[in-house]
Amino acid sequence: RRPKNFPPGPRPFPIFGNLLQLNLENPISDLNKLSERYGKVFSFFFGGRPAVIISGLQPMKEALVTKSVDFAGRPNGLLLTHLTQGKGVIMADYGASWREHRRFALMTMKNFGLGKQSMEERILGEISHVSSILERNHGKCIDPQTLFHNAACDIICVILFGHRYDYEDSFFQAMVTMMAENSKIANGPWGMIYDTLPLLRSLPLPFQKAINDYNTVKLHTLGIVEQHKKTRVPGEPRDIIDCYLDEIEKRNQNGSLFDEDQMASFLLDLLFAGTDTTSNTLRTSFLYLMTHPEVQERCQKEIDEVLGEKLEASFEDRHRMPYTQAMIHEAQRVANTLPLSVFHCTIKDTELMGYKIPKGTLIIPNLSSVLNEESQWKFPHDFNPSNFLNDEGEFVKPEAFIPFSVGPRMCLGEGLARMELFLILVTLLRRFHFFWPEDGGVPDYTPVFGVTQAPKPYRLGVRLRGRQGCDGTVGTKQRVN
Ligand code: HEM
Repeated sequence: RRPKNFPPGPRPFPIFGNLLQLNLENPISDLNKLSERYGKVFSFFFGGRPAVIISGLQPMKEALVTKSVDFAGRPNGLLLTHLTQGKGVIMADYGASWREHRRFALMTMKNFGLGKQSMEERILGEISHVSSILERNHGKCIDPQTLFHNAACDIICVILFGHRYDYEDSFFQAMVTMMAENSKIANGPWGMIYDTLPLLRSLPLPFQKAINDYNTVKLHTLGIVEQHKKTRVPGEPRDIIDCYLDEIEKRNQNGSLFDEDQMASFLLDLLFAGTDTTSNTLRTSFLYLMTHPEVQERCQKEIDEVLGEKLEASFEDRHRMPYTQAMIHEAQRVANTLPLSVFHCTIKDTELMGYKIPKGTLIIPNLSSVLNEESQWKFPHDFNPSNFLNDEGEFVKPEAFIPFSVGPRMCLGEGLARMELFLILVTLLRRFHFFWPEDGGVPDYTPVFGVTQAPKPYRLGVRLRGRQGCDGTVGTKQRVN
C-alpha cells in the first residue's frame, strides 16, 4: 500500500512489487517511460519496499540541494550496504562518521595535490605507461577495456598505497577483474534481486561471488596496511594509508570514529568508486572520438596549438582549451556513467513536489533523465560538444550537467576524476590518432547497464600521429618516474 499522498506509480504485485515491470538488463528506458506516465516524481515497489524515483533537474534540485539533509541518507539492507557493513563513506549513514571520513578524504586528496609528488605528476606518470602500450600497438586495433581499467585503478593505488602495480602483476589483475565483475553484479539484475528478495540471499547465486571477492580485496588491503605500519614515519605520510594511521593516533581516544576496520572500508570505497567510473567514461570518450573524427581532429588542433613545445599537458591548460573541455564534458554527459547515482534514503519525514515522503524511503535519483532532459540541452540526443559552448565558442557548463550528482553526498572524487579525464584524453589525443576498425561494423552506442554504465566492448584503432607535437620530438619524450 502506498502511504497517503505518496507519489503515484504502477500497481505492485505481491512479493515482487513492480520488479517484473522492469527490464533488469536495462531499466533506464522503463523508468523513463513510467516517469512520462506518472510524473517526474513517482513511486515504485522493489519487492515490498517502496522507492521514489526522481527525474528531471527541478525535482532533483529540490530533493538533493534545497532539502539536502532530508534526502542525504543511504538505504540499509542492500547488497552494497552488506558488503561495506555501512562503514567507510559511500554507504555510510548520514552522521558523524560519514561526515568526518568524507572531510578527511577531501582534505588528504587535496594535500596530495600540494605534496612532494603532486596528484598531477602521479597521473602523468601512469599515462606514460598507457602511452607506451599504445605505441607498441601502433597501426593495430586493441580492446581498451583492460588498459583503461588498469590505468584508473593504478592511479588510485598510487594515492592510497603509495605504489603502482605492474599491469601484469597477478594480484593486480585479479583485483581489477573482481572490481569490474562486482560492479556488474552489485547493480545489475543480481544486485536488484538481492536487494528486493531477501529470501534468496543465502542461495549460491552470483551475489555470493561479489561478497567473496570483496572480502578477498579487503584482506589484501589490510595486508598492505600492516606493511605500512612497519615502514611509516609518523607525521610524514607517503599516501592515504599513512595519513589514516596518523589520524588514528591523533584521535587516540575511546569511541574514535577512525579505526582499522573503518579504514579498510574507506580504502575499498575509494578503490571501487575511482576505478570503473573513470575507466568507463574513458572508454565512452574514445568510442565517440573514433566515430566522430571531425571532433577528434578539432581537439587535436586545439591541443597542438595550446601545448606547442611543452613537454607535457597540465590541468591548468584546460582554461585555454574550450573545445577540448566541451568534448570531455559532452563525453561524460553521453557516458552517463552512474545513471541512477548511488541510491539515497530519507532520514526524516519530508515533502517533494507537494508529495509526502516518509522517513526511510528509498530514493533513486535518475541522473540519466537530467543529462538527457530535452528542455536543458541544445542537442540532448546527439554527441555534440556544442552542448557546452556558447555563441562565442567559450566553454560553459549548464546546470543540468550533474554526472557527479549534487548536494552533500555528491561525488567526492570529482576533482580527481576531472583531472584524470583531462590529462589522459589530452595526452593521448596529442600523441595518437584513434580510428574505428575497418571491420568493426556499425558502431553500437547502446550502453551496458550497471552501477557504472559502460559501452559495449569495441576495438580501438591506434596510430601514432605524425604532425607537430607527435613527430618523435615534441610531446613524445618519455617521463622518467
Ligand atoms: C567519472 C568519474 C566519476 C563519476 C561519474 C562519479 C559519480 C559519482 C556519483 C553519481 C556519486 C553518487 C553521489 C550521490 O549519492 O548523490 C558518487 C559518489 C562517490 N564517489 Fe564518485 N564518481 C567518479 C569518480 C570518482 C573517483 C575517482 C572517486 C575517488 C577517488 C570517487 C569517489 C566517490 C565516493 C567516495 C562517493 C560517495 C560520496 C558520499 O557518499 O558522500 N568517485 N560518485
